[in-house]
Amino acid sequence: MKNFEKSIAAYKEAVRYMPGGVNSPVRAFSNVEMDPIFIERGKNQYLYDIDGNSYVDYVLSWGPLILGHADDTVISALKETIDRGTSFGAPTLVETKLAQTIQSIVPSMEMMRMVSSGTEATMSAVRLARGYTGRDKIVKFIGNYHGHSDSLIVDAGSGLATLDINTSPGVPKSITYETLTVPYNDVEAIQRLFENFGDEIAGVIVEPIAGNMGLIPGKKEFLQKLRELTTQHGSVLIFDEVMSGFRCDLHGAQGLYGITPDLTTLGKVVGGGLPVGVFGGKREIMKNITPEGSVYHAGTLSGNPLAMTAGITTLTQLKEEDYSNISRKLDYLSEKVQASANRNGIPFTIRHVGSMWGYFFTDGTVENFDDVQATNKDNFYKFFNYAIRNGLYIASSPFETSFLSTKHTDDDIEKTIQVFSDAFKTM
Ligand SMILES: Cc1ncc(COP(=O)(O)O)c(C=O)c1O
Ligand SMILES: NCC(=O)CCC(=O)O
Repeated sequence: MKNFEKSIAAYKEAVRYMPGGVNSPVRAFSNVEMDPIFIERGKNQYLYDIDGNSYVDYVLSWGPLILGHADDTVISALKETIDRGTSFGAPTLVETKLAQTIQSIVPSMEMMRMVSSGTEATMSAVRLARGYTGRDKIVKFIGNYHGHSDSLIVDAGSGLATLDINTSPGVPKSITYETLTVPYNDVEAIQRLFENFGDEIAGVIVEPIAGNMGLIPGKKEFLQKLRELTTQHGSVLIFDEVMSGFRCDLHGAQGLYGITPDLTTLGKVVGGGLPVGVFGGKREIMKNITPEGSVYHAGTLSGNPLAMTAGITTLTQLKEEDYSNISRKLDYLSEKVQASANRNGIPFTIRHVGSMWGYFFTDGTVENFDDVQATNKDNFYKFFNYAIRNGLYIASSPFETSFLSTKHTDDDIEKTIQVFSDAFKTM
């Protein structure tokens, strides 16, 4: 059993200075009845804490580190870049290079803007959809999470779902009034919404593969319906691929499903572990951004050279990657873990898309937020406690997704299957 003494002391100190001792609530291990673990370093698929414990990491900084921690190529590119300075607030060649690299992988992004987080990317995409259409209403889906901007923390997943809140004090009602929410994967509900409000809807934002209420892939007919309705009503379709981008497939969910949105938002993997978000899409829409157009967007550190370098180096390596290797490992993991749950009589469902994976303690179907709410969360938290004490660093909430990196080995997978099996026996 692991000793967490130094992390416990570090957390006592941290809570004096930061609310909950953290800089993002999902790190606080709410609900899992232990203090968060303080990290000392990471290398490839492994994480090392300040007490000297090591973990096979399936959080990977909540998604970005598809090449694992401190990938040698990314680190050496960063070292070379940092000697020339860290930020200029003026154009650099690396910004165009990252844009070209992204476009070669996600061709629907005819033009784009770099920002510093996924939140900024989705916030700016929503403003652009409103500015472009001259309409105010935005549609989002219950349990999807698009960062913490005012318009989008309505019926949201991730930390809000973990903490059991559906929006936040401080967001004016007049703003959330313009955000319409409907159940995910519900073709009839979205059809009805468009019948009632169609011509007032500026845009629809969706996680095409939802990863913030556990992992729930969008159904193809649902995403096709969104494409059809937005086209019909002159609304902007925004695929929020902050999580799914370069993860479910090199070309994101839009590549996987063959459905092209008007705008796409990216984050996480696109920054290779440094702070990057991107929004982009049709030239006709993007040219409305300042200074070409009048929809305002800016950022002191947008397009930061270190962040661009990490992104370019990561994406360039991913272009050479065979994603089926990742899928094969998760196919095997899923098959073995599911079989073990069945043998132990534990209601359980495990799934993955590309390098995103997740599980629910239920044997029912899980297609939307209500379905997740009906799963057995006590078992989830019991499993988490067992896993972390036995060397797996894994998403700490049923409203999150776990990830795999290109560095995880067959041995890591075998160890992980064993931890699941042993944990099931204790339940
Ligand atoms: C789909 C999605 N959109 C947006 C965000 C917000 O990104 P960030 O945390 O970088 O602001 C996240 C994750 O946090 C996300 O998963
Ligand atoms: N799935 C949710 C996130 O990735 C968010 C991470 C954070 O807010 O720290």
